[in-house]
Amino acid sequence: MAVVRDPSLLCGRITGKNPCLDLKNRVFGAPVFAGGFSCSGGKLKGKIGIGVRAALQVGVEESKRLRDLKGLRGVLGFDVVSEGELREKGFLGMRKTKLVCTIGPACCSLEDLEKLALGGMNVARLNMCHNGRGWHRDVIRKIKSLNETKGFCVSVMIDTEGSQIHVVDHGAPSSVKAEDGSIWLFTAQKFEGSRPLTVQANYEGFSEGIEVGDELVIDGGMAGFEVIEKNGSDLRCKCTDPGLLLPRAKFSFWRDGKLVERNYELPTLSTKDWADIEFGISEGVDFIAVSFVNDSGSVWHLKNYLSTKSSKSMGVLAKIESLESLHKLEEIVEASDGIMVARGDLGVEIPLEKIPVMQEEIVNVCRQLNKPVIVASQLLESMIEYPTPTRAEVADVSEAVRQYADALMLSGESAIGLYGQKALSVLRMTSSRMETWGREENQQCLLLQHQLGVSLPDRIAEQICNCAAEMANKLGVDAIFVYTKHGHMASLLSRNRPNPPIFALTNNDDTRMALNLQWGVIPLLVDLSEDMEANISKTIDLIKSRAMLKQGDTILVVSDVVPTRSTPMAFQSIQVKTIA
Ligand SMILES: Nc1ncnc2c1ncn2[C@@H]1O[C@H](COP(=O)(O)OP(=O)(O)O)[C@@H](O)[C@H]1O
Ligand SMILES: C=C(OP(=O)(O)O)C(=O)O
Ligand SMILES: [K+]
Ligand SMILES: [Mg+2]
Repeated sequence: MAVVRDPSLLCGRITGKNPCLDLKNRVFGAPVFAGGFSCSGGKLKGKIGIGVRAALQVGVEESKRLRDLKGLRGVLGFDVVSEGELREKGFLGMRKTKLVCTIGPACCSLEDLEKLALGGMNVARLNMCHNGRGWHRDVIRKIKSLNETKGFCVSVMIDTEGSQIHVVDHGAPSSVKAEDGSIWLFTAQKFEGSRPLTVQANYEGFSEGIEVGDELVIDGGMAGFEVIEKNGSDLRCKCTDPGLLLPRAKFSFWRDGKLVERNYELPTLSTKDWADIEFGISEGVDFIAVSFVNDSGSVWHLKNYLSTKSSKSMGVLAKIESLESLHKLEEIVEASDGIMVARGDLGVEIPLEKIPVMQEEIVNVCRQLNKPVIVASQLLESMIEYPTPTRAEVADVSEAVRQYADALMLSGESAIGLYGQKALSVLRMTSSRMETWGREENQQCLLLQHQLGVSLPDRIAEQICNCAAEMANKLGVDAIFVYTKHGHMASLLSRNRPNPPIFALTNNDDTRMALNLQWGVIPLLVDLSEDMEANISKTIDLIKSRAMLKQGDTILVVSDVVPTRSTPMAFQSIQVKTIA
């Protein structure tokens, strides 16, 4: 959203038959003028508008890069998948929940990536824990080339490895069984080859603060041990809960039913993570997901770093996967551009039965603070091996959609699974079904919306979007169009989870790629002139010319005009247009 520098100059304008005269005083305490009904060129049957004008300083217009992109992507940067979905299912049938796929050896060929893109992948995630940078570079370039040549709009996310204590060797190439009563040595000492009943940890401080009698839990419950002896940093443990040790298994220690919280001096961003971030900058990725964020400091640090190092704006996503991050949830959400509910590692640090409630809380906090949220890990885990999900998995996916998460993520299902494309189609179909149910039951009415904005301009933008979403639902419009430079207005609309799809028209490619993670938003890249009315007519004409808008369709248009020399006023408006 545009930054209003002088809110005292705010005034309102109402055009057409607008019932909202009580905007006066209540919204911004400034005079409201009723203007005339206007109808442009006979193309639009009816138009109702509410406008808020604010005096602003002239902003800098960007556009050369856009012109270059325009040549490549056509006049209207409408991605082929959304376009196909609109043609097939109509506006209301367009999917709202976004889909993230982890790319791994099972889906890294150009053909596989294209199939995932066609299947609705909005964001490709690269987990920097695995494989080398050369491999990741190759995948990123393939995705970018598919976007350019085939008209997809898939954003790229890298996910840092982070500093986590895990197994580096457990005596076998894959999984190894821990039998009831067996005695194991857990050590940080490096040794060559594998030793039976010995587990090597990656960090010498792994047993700091641990006492005899503590419980050692593997991967949140894969196996459990009791510490029976401590010798230096080595722990001798007896298996009390037989199970499996997997490669890179994670440890947690418990005492009296509570996690033993320890303050390791491990940085959230390690030297390797910084090198991976440099790599991400040089490859122009759209998002960086930071593993094991514990407070907002590391997020601010990275954001500041990126703002000085990269001209491209990249979203910083914080992964909520530690007990500590739950204690500082709000400050982390406020600092970040989005959140991932990383249920895999979260389940190592909190009892599994607490995860559903925590997930719901994180999703709610994110919507309140207007940050996109991804629900991740084990959504369709059984599909790594089987061609159909369990009923419980479908119920879990449905629950995340019912909670109005912005996005769902596949991990091993796509990275190493046998049925990655099918898993993606299960996510797609399950989310569409749940979204339809939500609309039929008017579920979005139950969403509480706390006031977010503090400054007057922010409150105006928020109210415009809240009202626009309510109008769109009550009037049953076919689509919402929002003109947005940095995506703020689009996200404020998305926050209300309205029934119609939100077409976010932007002339900024970074904004377009960032909006890929937001619920219900279909980002379009367009050339925007300074004349907003001309922009609106042009966009409508373009969409009409591709037979995607037809006579009688009604759209609600929200615009947020950045001031320029010729139009030195910011202008935020809601208009309802019926296509003639
Ligand atoms: N780039 C990759 N190369 C090889 N294997 C990968 C890659 N990305 C993911 N995987 C595999 O997919 C599994 C699930 O992915 P993910 O959840 O991202 O990782 P992890 O299980 O390590 O947290 C990983 O355990 C790993 O086996
Ligand atoms: C998504 C997660 O992180 P990663 O796969 O990188 O461990 C998780 O822990 O759930
Ligand atoms: K990771
Ligand atoms: Mg994790």
